[in-house]
This record gives sequence, C-alpha cells and structure tokens, in this order.
Amino acid sequence: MRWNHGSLELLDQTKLPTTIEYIQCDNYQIVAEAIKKLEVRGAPAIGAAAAFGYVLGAKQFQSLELKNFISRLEHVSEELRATRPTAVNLFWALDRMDNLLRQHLQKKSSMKEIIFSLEEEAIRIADEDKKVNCALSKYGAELFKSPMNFLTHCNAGALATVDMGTALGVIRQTYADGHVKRVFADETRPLLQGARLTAFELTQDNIPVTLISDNMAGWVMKNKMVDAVIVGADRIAANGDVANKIGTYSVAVLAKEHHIPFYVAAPSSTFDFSLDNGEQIPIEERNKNEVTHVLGTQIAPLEVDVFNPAFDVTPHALIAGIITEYGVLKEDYKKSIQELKQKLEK
Ligand SMILES: CSC[C@@H](O)[C@@H](O)C(=O)COP(=O)(O)O
Repeated sequence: MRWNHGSLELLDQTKLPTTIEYIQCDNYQIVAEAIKKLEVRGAPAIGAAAAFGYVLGAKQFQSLELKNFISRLEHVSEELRATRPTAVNLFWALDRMDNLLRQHLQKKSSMKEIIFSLEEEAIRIADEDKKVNCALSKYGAELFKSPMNFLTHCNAGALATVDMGTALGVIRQTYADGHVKRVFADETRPLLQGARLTAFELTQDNIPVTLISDNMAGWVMKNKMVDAVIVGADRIAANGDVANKIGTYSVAVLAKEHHIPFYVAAPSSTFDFSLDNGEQIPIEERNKNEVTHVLGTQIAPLEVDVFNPAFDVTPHALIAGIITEYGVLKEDYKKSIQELKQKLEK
C-alpha cells in the first residue's frame, strides 16, 4: 500500500495474480469497502489500511465545527471497525488513532494539529509494521540453520502486511541465509490466497515453491517432504491459541501427527491480551457464494446449505513457537505472553 499525499493506493488482491490493478482511496468509505471485499487483506495490512482510512475520514470532515467533526470521526472509526471481526490488528490500529484523537481533545489542539498528527500516526503504524516484520523474520530464520522444506497456509506475505510479511518474511530471510530448499503452498480454499497470492509472491522472488491443494498437505508430510510449517495469525489469545485462515488447524493437527514443528509468525499487534483463550476469538463467517463458486464459476447447487467460517483456532499445544519481533515465544505461553505484555507496557 502507498500513501500519496492524502490518498491511499491499494493493490487489488482479489484480481491477483492475473491482473495488477490499483485502487485509489480518496475517502474512508472506499477503504472500508476494500477491507470488506478483501481487496486489501491480511491482519497487519488491514490495520494499516484502516489507520489511513481514519485519516481520510478526518480530512473529509475537517470543514465541520469541532463538535460535529468529532462525532463524524467516531462514526468513521465504528464503520472501519465493523468491516471484519477476527484480525485484532484492525482494532489495535484504530485504538491507536482513537487514543491520539482523545489526547488532542484534552490538549485542546486545533483541527489542523489534530489532522496532521493523525496522519503522522498512520504513517508510523505502516512504517513500524515494516520494521517489525524484518525483526521477527530475523528471529524466525535463526530457528532454521540447515536447508529445509517448508509448508505454509494462506498468505502471510508482503501482500498481507505493509512489507516483507510475517510467515513469508521468515521464509524470505531463511532463503537469504541459504536454508530454504522448497516451500509448499496450500492453495487455501475457499478464496485461494495460497494459490493466488503466496505462489505469486514466492515465484516473483524466485523462491522455489510448489503449489498443492489443501487436501494434499497430509500426504506431502507423510512422504517426508516437509520439515517445518510456518503460518501467520489474525489473533492470538493470552494462552497462545491462534486464530488464522480456515484450514490452519487441520495443518497443525497433521504436523503433530507427523512430528513436524508448527510455527506461527506474528507481530505483537496480533496479540489480544484481553482474551484468556482461543474460544473467545470472534470468527468471521462469510458469504456462501465463496464456497459454492470458485473465481465466479458455480461448482455446487445454489440451494445447498453452506458453512463458511473464514478462520479457525489452533490450540497452543500444537504450536512449537510463536515468532514475534521480540523473539520466539514458547510454552509456557501464558507466561511468555504475559511477559510480552509487560514489555509492551513499559
Ligand atoms: C500476515 S497475515 C496473517 C493472517 O492475516 C493470514 O494468514 C490470514 O489468515 C488472512 O486472512 P484473509 O481472510 O485473507 O484476510
């Protein structure tokens, strides 16, 4: 994503890999729609996009009286929050924007100062994401000191973040260190983020990648073709349970059965310290069309009943480590996540 003097440019991820098309967001409504439609997707990316959406909203209403400006901006924040429920980075970024606004109101800052400062904060959120991903990628790469075959699910790459990626960031760094033999990318039904986006990113970077359909993961593991699994996350509870793209849980169970370490890579902004465990994570359910159709082509009777959860929760007991910008967290997750929280509060 690119912020160009008051306009947010998003690469339309629904069109990849066949078409490279950018969406110009000149108002917050376009950003909200882009998040809902998954034109921008991936937990850190939607957090940063929402922060820029907030700035666009502030600019749209700057001609109003301060009281009306504030109430419109509260509405902007609510609308952006209502776009997707699971990735906590969205709420984390909007909390930062709301808190900053509150501080300015206490200080009785001028409208100009408020808008300038909100824009700075959104830029900071985006810049921090790049740095954080580089840091966690380095920690992750230290885990893999000999040439490895990886498997990943969904897309936790540069497209899902501001840059570099989380799970793919670790893979990129490990590849740069000479320790990636091959990456197996699950296609990731229903919306094919693995086939369309992960396969795209890795081929662009010349990292050896083999695309498999989701139901092949077990067989690939059984045939000793995978040494480690690494995925991203949308929300991590205080006990280390991880919500990520639907299908992640199945991959984690398969990895356990085949004695393959299963890692999660995520920035600290993906932790929800307020939730004791993964059962409390809200799981988005999406339109049935996503399952009855593939890329617009109908593959099932339209009247069939469909269940379409966009995410699942992997219990912490299946996770070998959670790679963050502060290092790799391991069991006891409750303790290591509590320590992370304290570090962030300092
Ligand atoms: C670094 S992105 C991590 C997660 O957000 C990613 O794995 C994922 O599940 C994205 O889901 P999506 O529905 O495509 O937004």
